[in-house]
Amino acid sequence: MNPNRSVDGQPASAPSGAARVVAIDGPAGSGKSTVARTVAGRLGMAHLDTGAMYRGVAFAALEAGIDLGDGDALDALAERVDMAFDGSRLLVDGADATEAIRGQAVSTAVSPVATNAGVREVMVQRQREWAADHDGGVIEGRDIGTAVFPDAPVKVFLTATPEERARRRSDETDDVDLETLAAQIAERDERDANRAVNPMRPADDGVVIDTTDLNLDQVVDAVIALVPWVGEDRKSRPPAEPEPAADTVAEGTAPSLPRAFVRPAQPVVDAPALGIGARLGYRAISGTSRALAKVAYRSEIMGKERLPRTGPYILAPSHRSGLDFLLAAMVTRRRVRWMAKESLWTYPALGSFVDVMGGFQVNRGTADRRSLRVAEAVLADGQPLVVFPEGTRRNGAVVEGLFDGAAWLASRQRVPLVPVGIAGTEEAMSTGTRLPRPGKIVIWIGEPLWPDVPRAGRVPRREVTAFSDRLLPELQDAFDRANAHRGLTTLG
Ligand SMILES: Nc1ncnc2c1ncn2[C@@H]1O[C@H](COP(=O)(O)OP(=O)(O)O)[C@@H](O)[C@H]1O
Ligand SMILES: Nc1ccn([C@@H]2O[C@H](COP(=O)(O)OP(=O)(O)O)[C@@H](O)[C@H]2O)c(=O)n1
Repeated sequence: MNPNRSVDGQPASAPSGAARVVAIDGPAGSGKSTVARTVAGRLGMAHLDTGAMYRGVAFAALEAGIDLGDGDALDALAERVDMAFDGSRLLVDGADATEAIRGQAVSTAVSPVATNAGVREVMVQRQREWAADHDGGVIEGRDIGTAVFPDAPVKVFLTATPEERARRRSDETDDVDLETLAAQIAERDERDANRAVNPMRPADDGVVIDTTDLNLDQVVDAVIALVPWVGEDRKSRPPAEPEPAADTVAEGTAPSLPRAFVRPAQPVVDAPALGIGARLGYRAISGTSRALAKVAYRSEIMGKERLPRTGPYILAPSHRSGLDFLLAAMVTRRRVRWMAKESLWTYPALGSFVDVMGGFQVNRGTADRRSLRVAEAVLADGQPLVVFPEGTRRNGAVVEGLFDGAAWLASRQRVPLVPVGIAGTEEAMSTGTRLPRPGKIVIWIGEPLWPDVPRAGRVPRREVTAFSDRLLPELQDAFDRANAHRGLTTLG
């Protein structure tokens, strides 16, 4: 359903329509309009493109020959201009501006117009009034979840790489070449993200969806899975378009593929930076250790196909030896990061090595709060992370007494835990041994386990414990299989 009402009007009072707002923000070309339109259609809700409103003001300013640097003139224009949506067409002071607002002139003028505080104030008022009139709606823009409707129950921030966004835009037009489009988009992103009033950023309690490698249906399904009243709505009013498959709408259950691309936007500290040594040396060292492990330990890695190909995840290996760090890193060619105890840095050479391998410091024993925040940042940044759930090196064939750190991190960041059994390292180099002995090493990668938590919001403590309980038998299984395979191949 599309709005067919004027967005002009008297200053709005409290944003009473917020109860049913689906806020979709993000940079140009991330898919906001296409996704918002489709979600609105599927949910039988109204859709508001607030970018079109700012474009409408820019259009009116160009028509009136207003100097874009004249803030007072723009404020006054925003107050008096009449904008109305007629289906998908935008009327500005009665004239059809639908095509013109997508043209080059308006695209260049819109962001200086939108940085103007007075213009924004008027637009925000009209957007709130529109939502009150429509009992909510799917509203897209740059500041909907952060400034216009900070209480919206659904806040999504769509992203995609700048290259992909420019490519999408260039597929839509023959008038401008890819480089020019990429430069224009980069300039708009920069201005939108850095302006003083309501800059573009994900809401702290929202969800970020990276649409780079997703198709429209996957993004739409991921958004609809976040809408709390979907079940209710489907009982009471039929959707405007054919019913989506049942698994795409149940709350908290999402189709498996998009999960890797959806992450909570809760604030985390910056991911620990990688030093120059790590950036240059990691490949060389991991390549060498891979080759050495093959020759000296006839190492075998089983189940690589089960590893997620993209996105963040936690490798949760068994831990029987100091060699396990290197071996865990070998399961993927992607750079992994890992939590390393502080004491490793007391030996400068070892400390440098750990740096190069992507290690970052944590306090010994159960991971402390700050370390967990840093680890969260690594995952939020999309990097795979190694966390040994047994906490410290253990002996023997039994996996027991898991710490909750790995499950907590996976639940908070909504990423999978991958159980990894590493067999043979205790024999090769157990605690107290200085030099490794040759032998056979087998690494078994188990099925990734997803946390059973809602897509956004708090993670109940009991869910974390339950997740650790779920990991334990799977890690034991991976370790058993690795040990069994090692036994078989050693005998054979
Ligand atoms: N995964 C996707 N999600 C949404 N749109 C996509 C996706 N992949 C490609 N597109 C295309 O990208 C283009 C730009 O999307 P649009 O909705 O205009 O973005 P925005 O409103 O964020 O600028 C559209 O042509 C759309 O069909
Ligand atoms: N809520 C909003 C929506 C758009 N805008 C501005 O309006 C411009 C046009 O928005 P849009 O969504 O139509 O255009 P694209 O940049 O996605 O092509 C953006 O570049 C922003 O500068 C804004 O500041 N706040």
